[in-house]
Amino acid sequence: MTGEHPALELRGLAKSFDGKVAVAGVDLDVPAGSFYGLLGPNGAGKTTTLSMAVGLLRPDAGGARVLGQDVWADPVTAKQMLGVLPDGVRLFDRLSGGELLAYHGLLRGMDPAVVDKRSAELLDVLALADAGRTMVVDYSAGMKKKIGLACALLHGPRLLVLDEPFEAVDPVSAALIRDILQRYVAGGGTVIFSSHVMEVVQRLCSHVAILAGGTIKRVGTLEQVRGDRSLEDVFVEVVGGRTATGEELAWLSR
Ligand SMILES: Nc1ncnc2c1ncn2[C@@H]1O[C@H](COP(=O)(O)OP(=O)(O)OP(=O)(O)O)[C@@H](O)[C@H]1O
Repeated sequence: MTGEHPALELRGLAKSFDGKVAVAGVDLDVPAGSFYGLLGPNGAGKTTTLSMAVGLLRPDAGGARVLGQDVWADPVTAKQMLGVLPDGVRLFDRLSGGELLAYHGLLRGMDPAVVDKRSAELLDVLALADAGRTMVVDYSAGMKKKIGLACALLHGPRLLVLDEPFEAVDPVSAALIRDILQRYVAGGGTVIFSSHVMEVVQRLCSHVAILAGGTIKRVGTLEQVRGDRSLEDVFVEVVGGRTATGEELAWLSR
């Protein structure tokens, strides 16, 4: 049914807040089996785009399909195939990690025995088992990312959409998350994630899109986008930016 479709198709997605354009018509095809990096400076529209892509934020115009299923017309079917790590990881945080996973699994109608087994495995692999009865509200920022990722993985989705999964995560946990995601893609899954970390995107991704000012500026395979340069050089060229002249903040020098 879904074999011939991209894992994620965005068409003409647009959103303004109080008359200010955040996303100005984004078209993007994320091929099934790809590891897709979404880059962009602060305020580029990455979170807004990903939120619209997964049905968390209603677009002003345009639409999104997950493996051919319309996210807004048929949200139940689309969301069954989708695992999401939202921005800021808004979680029901007065629960322990295990309780939060159980809650997510039961909301998705999963068999409680399967939820228990997978939860224990995820908590163990993500080094959260030691947190025991600690409530998620008392987790560190990195632990919250990891429990958010566990919630996204629990039902075995076909597509993972992750907003800055490596933000606030220590190097050991980052390596762990990289391994998990690489195994997930090798096993036939698709990942799209936003990031500011060029090195991670360059190391992991088969495809890259650079978003700035609410529009896609560069898109393609990693090789197509970077050519014979580093991704960082391409990013800085595309996004532009202010170069320090040395005159400013003179009052900081002693
Ligand atoms: N709920 C909101 N209300 C008003 N403005 C918003 C809202 N959400 C986003 N914006 C604005 O939309 C623009 C895009 O924001 P968005 O969070 O999508 O960018 P981003 O690329 O994810 O940035 P960052 O890398 O800093 O997380 C920004 O100008 C932001 O101020």
